[in-house]
Amino acid sequence: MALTVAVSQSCGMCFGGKQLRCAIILKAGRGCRNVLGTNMRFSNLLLPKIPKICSRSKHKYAECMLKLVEPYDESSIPQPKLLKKASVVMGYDSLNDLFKYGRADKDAMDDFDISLACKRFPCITLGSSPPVGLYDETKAGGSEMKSLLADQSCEAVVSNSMDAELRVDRFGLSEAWPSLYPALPNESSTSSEVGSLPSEAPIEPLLDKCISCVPGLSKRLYHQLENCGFYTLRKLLHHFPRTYADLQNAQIDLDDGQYFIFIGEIISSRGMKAGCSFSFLEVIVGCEIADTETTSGDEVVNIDSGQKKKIYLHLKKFFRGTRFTSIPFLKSIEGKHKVGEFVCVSGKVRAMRSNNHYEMREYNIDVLKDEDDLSLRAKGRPYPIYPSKGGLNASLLRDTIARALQALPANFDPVPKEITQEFGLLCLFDAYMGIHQPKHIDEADLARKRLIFDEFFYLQLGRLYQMLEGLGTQFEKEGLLDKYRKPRLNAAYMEGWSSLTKKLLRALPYSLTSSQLSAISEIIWDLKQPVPMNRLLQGDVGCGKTVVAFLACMEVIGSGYQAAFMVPTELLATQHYEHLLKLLDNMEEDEHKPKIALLTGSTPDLQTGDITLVIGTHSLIAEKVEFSALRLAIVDEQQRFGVVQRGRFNSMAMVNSDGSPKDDQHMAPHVLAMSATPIPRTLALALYGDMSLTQITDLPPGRIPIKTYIIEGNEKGYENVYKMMLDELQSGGKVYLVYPVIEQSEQLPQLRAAASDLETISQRFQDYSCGLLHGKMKSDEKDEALRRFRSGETHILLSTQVIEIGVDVPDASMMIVMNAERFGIAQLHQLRGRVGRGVRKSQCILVASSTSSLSRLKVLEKSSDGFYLANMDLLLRGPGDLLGKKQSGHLPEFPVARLEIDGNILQEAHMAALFMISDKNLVCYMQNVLSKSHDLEQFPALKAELSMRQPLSLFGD
Ligand SMILES: Nc1ncnc2c1ncn2[C@@H]1O[C@H](COP(=O)(O)OP(=O)(O)OP(=O)(O)O)[C@@H](O)[C@H]1O
Repeated sequence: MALTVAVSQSCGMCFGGKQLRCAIILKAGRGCRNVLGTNMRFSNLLLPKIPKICSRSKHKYAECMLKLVEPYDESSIPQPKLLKKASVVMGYDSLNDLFKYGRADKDAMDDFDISLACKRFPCITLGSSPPVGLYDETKAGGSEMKSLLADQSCEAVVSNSMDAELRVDRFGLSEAWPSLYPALPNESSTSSEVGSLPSEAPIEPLLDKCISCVPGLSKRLYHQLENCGFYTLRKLLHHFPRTYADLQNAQIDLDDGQYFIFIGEIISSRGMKAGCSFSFLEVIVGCEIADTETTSGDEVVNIDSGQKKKIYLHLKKFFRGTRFTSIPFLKSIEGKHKVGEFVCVSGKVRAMRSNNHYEMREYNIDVLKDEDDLSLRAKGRPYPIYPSKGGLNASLLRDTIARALQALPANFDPVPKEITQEFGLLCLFDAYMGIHQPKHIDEADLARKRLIFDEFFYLQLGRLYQMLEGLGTQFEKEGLLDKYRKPRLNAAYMEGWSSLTKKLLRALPYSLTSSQLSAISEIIWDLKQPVPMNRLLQGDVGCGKTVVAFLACMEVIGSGYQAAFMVPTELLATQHYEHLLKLLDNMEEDEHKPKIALLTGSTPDLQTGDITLVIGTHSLIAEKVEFSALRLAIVDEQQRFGVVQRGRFNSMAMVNSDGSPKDDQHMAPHVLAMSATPIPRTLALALYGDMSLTQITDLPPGRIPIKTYIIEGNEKGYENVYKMMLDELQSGGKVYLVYPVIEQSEQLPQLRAAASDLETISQRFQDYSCGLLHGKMKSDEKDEALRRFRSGETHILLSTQVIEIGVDVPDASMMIVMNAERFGIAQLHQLRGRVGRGVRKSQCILVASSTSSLSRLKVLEKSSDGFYLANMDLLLRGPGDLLGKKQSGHLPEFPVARLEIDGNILQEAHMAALFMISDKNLVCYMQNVLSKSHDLEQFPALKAELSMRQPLSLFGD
């Protein structure tokens, strides 16, 4: 919203200006005489006058203000609200600032320094454009103040200005991301009549208009709303009903405090003064309802045939403030309701003292026009119940929102019609009407769907947009969009693979499963594109993602580039390193084998290009690590790294160490993120909407399902567990014992601890050797512990959850998790995935400390499908919780949507977002319009809406 700051170029003092000046001088003088004497009444009286005066006259408001404070020293400047506001309008932080710098500024410049205002309001641009006028001189009459200033108060000007400042570039993104940010509207686009909106959606997001455009808003209410954070139409319209009262048709008993709906006739309407600053409106509506006293309780009451009785509803609205007690005001409010009109009234009833009289203070009243209307309305219309906010009660909010709805033009919708039609969505106007004033509960439901769609749609669109913005050239952008245009590749396509990739494939001791094969095909196809890949490889525990990633590395190495493999723990880095070394050993021909390195304490020299693959932890993205030709970065366990860390790879290799850009050969590396946690697709989309998704959906053949037992950890339970453990060891198996903590603590004595249990377990299983593995051990100790377990030197490994991710000991066949209730479902599934990775039949025993926690764990007994379990976890715990505290920071907040249940809408929104940026054959129209327009130029309203909605969540952390 462009702000038009009040700086007129002419300096005529007219009646209004003089009046104002005198008043301020008087006020300021008083302030000098009596520092404490801030005459609020006077100030309050004066405050609203300013804009009116300003609108009538063309005086140099700002300059005058400066002159006014000149006679006072800094210490003696009175601080009434008015002067403070005035100084803010002038671009100073406070009155003291105005006083201090204002004079200096004035000395330097003859006129009021508009640049100060510009500093304050960055949306004002100076240059060759004509000076920005606070008063719109182009308007009819030439003296009417433009847009916001025409609002009722000076405070509105200030708050709007601040608001505009905040909104225009809240996040300083317009520079970083110019094409997403629409050019600021020019003066003509901002002018709108107060209290009404243009019928066509302007470029400026309509929803971000100041609430001053809501018709009939009193000044007091305006301030109240602002204080509660309702600065814009959007804020107001997005204050959604908490629920809808199931409006019972009032043909039954009227119980106090219940919500009812009635049809009746207005009998009287009176505005009454009840004190010097207190008045109220009372509308009495007479209705006929079934007389339950004359009908038996079990009978279905039919009002048309049965006994009726007349009841009287007293609808009351209260007004506080002297101006609400004036006769004209009272006449005007009572005139709004005409005696004899048929109305539909809904709201909460309370019995009054006299029989058959009920009071309603929270109500909706609609005039019924004809018979049809009458019968329609009588059918239980849902009654929205709003949450109150910051002292504003629900009925006041309902009322204000209803008025805000009037300010919306009926054709208003930034999302193109083709999209809404394609996905069967209401238009935005109908959605707001439907959510706030549904005629039927289905309408509210449809409205909810549309609003959820928008939440997801803008998120997805923003993320895709960000991805496009990250690409430098048009060529790269086209390349990326091409990916969406081209049909999926045939999984069997292999001719194009490098010979190194094929050699590793042959060296594998097994053949790839079909989904591993299609995953690697998809990835390799991406790797050959001139655009950096940004792909998420997702698959259940042990499905064989690592080998897919190794093959992808071979592909870039085979083409003469380097690859980096980033994993969350050193333990895993070592494991991958050793695993790959072994596979390379198996590879035919010795020459041209890639040289791989493990990035531990010391950094290997990657500049020479000698080392072609480096495996390490997040130290890989440390500043000092320099690659000569990094082409692919694998980020294993994507969730463990933040978006920023992943993004580090995106920005790598674009520039040399001296900051100069590298040549075209050195585009940003492809990024392949892997997630072993089978995040439900919904979550994956919400989190990684900017990434292409590849899923491995099958497990390597020959895997025997892991048998899971849930056992209560009492004495008998443990005896059983130890017995099962002994059986397993005797039959040649290896056992993981997983503990929630390393050492026993006094605070949580009920928790079994790995280190503390080592002795007990060693005692109990004397014929078998035990090992210990936990996060506090040194790196080489951890590697050694795991090596001994893998080689079979130890049979029992007591460990904490360090083994949760990626640890691969194929012949480990039993896992026992102590205090299993301390772990989440998804986490337990991950842990369980450490067994059953080979051909041996495996078991997992979850020992729960209490009976109450048994039922939650039962779900693991029933299913071993990671995606199902992740969905269950999502439902049980909610998305933020599922991802852990740190990760949930990446999750955007959705006011209406619930990721757990609205996944299908998210998928649609994702599709729709793709349509918007790349031409899809689904919608011909889109093909024509959008193929050339992935910067959404054709959709200014959509683009503007996107810029207002999404900046924060786009950047994840
Ligand atoms: N196609 C296959 N056939 C048989 N075994 C396979 C196949 N692919 C992978 N494996 C083996 O399955 C085990 C698990 O594979 P890998 O470690 O790659 O899985 P992952 O998906 O990365 O597991 P995690 O999610 O636990 O990190 C490994 O021992 C690997 O050698």
